[in-house]
Amino acid sequence: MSDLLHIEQEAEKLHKDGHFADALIKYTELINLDSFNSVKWLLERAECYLELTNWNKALEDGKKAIQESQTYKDKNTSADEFIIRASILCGKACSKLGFYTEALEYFKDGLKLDSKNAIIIQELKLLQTTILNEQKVESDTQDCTYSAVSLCSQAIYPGDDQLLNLEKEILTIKYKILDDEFYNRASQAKKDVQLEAHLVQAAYECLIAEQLQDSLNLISKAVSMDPGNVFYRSFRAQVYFNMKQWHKVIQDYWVIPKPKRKPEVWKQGGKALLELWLPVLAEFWLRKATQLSGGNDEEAAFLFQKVRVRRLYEPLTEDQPIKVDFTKFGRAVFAKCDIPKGHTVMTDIPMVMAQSLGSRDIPACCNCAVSLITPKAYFNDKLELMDKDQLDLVQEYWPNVSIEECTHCKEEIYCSKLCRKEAWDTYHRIICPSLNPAAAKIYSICQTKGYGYTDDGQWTEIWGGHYSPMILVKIWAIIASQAQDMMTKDGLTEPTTEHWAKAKAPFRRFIAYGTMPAIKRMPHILPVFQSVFATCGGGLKFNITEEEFNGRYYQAACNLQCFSPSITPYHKFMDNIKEDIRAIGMLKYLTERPPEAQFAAMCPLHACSNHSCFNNAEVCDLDINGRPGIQMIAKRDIKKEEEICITYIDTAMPKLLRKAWLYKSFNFWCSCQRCEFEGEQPNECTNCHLKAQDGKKFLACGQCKRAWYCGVVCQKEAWKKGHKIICQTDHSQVNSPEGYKS
Ligand SMILES: C[S@@+](CC[C@H](N)C(=O)[O-])C[C@H]1O[C@@H](n2cnc3c(N)ncnc32)[C@H](O)[C@@H]1O
Repeated sequence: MSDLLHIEQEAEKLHKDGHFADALIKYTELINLDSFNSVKWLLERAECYLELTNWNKALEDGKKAIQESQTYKDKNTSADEFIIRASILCGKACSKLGFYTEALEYFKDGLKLDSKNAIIIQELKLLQTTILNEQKVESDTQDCTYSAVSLCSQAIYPGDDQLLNLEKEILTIKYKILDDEFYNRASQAKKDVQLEAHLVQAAYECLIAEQLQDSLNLISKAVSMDPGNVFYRSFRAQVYFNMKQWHKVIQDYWVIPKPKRKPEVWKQGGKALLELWLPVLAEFWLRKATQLSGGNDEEAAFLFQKVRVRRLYEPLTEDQPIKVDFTKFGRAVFAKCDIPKGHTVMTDIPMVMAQSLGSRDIPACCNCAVSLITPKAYFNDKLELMDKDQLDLVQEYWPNVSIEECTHCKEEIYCSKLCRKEAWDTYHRIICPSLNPAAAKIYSICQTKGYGYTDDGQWTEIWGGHYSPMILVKIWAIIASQAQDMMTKDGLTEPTTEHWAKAKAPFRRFIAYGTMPAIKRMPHILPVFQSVFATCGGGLKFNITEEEFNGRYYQAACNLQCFSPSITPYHKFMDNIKEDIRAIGMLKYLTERPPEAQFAAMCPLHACSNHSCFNNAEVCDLDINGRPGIQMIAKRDIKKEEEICITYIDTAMPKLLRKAWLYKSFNFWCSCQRCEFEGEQPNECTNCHLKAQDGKKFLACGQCKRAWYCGVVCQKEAWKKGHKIICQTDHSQVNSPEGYKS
């Protein structure tokens, strides 16, 4: 008997007898000795790891088995079978690790190859039950009311001190508001306490009766008799406020010395400054109101965020039919005018993007995502089969694809010299391995789809995120290069705290939420990031702390959107040849669309769009002036002032699962119209919540089968109240590459 056969029999026996630890040693021997069957042994070893509750190792083996099966798919007739088995193993391991989204994706991958696989269907049910149970415990214990305000910072934006002075100048020059009037006038005035009391009383009565001008005249008399009286000033400011004379409001508040200004004064002043659109001053006053109220004045805190959001997003939405506003769910997008179905709601340009690890072999510009598919890459061996006419067509009509490599490191390719320069200026000079040798490791980890050697020489999965680690590296490189530019401009050798703050500021736009610190999921990646930024281009140091890593990881996870270049050289070729008669002979070579390069991007406007399971807009790829980007299209007619929502999940799922996924991945309970008018279980009336007796089920809505009613009365009532609107089947499915869900 050969050695191999002997080990195989031993392994199988140990496995069968439940000696998993010993069996896995034998399987490891087989993996090393029998490379021809390595996938099979990897799968067996993964089974043992699962039995030993070593979920991470099981996942690692399962992933390797998938990778190897895919690589040799053409040569191996059992490849699909192996992939299905590996998907089940990975799904189970992820589920145990609490990575539910990933588990779902593995099971879905398995179902793509065998849609009736009983084990997968069983596992999916189990997964569903786990999530729902967990969610139930959490919904019982967790307060689901979401306070967007408490999540948002009131930190001063870098550079605001200068803007504040500018706005103060506007107050002085344009509105003639002066600081010193209070004391000067206070000292000169004559007092008559009785008359003043009478005036104030009369002014108050007029104010109540909404006789504002009379109220103003009376209180102004009191002010002239005692200009230093804080109460009179505040009273008159209120009258001006009701008269919408905003700068006069500020004039009266302005002369009250700061220590005497009550929280209410700061808040009303903030509102008036908001009306005058002096946003930095408005923020300053509203921040004071919030602070002095000990954080209890929710209105002031809310208004603060409204000002901030408006000042940050107005410049981005000037030419678009949308605006960004602050709501109880944080920033949200609203229609500025009616937007008909099918029309563009917004276009958005990525602030940072990176190609997905899975599509890394498909050539695309690292800077702008333009597809760089050449005839050779698309037609491959078929080029040799073509006759002269066909080759001429390719020569004539396939757009010229010029691929520019980084001249130093060859790790990045670009569509033009311009992109190469832009990439160099904005991020690549910080991470080009020619200047920063440590960065070579990041490129190599991307090349090997997240795998690499740990410091103690183990080949393992270093990066386990859904998106490319290059997203984080690019964010840090963009920040570092900005800080470096500012430092150089100021003639310094190190960036100041202010430089760093300014460089980080644009990324403050993105919310970050995560349940488990990223470092726990992938402990080996942080040292790699740290070494890349310990001495980046030009000797700059950027300390990537654990906190910085965890925060940025979820910032990307919560905000990324997948996209692909919508117009590729292939599309242009197809368009170019359509009027050439010779194209008919070409058709047999044009049977497949080229594989698409997939990118994930953080886009500032898209990141403000909230979720709804009854979304009125959908995200699509778009070419913006020759550069790939994204757009949102109205899914139905949208009315002026209506909130524009996209979907973060596959809304074809039933309500309970949608709820669970949204809670798990984004930390909110969805309360959209669809969730309100769809039921959860057949044993509960969706309208009146009556429970069916003795395990019976109520009748489902005949059309959507997603609501159950105890009788016709409830059905009719629910239909009228809102079920009618959401009773449809074309709900959005988010198809994301590599299991990534935005
Ligand atoms: C990409 S952000 C969307 C914009 C977000 N409101 C903000 O201020 O940044 C995603 C986050 O918005 C919040 N969110 C989105 N849709 C929501 C909804 N329907 N209900 C409650 N919160 C929602 C959740 O906190 C989620 O993690």
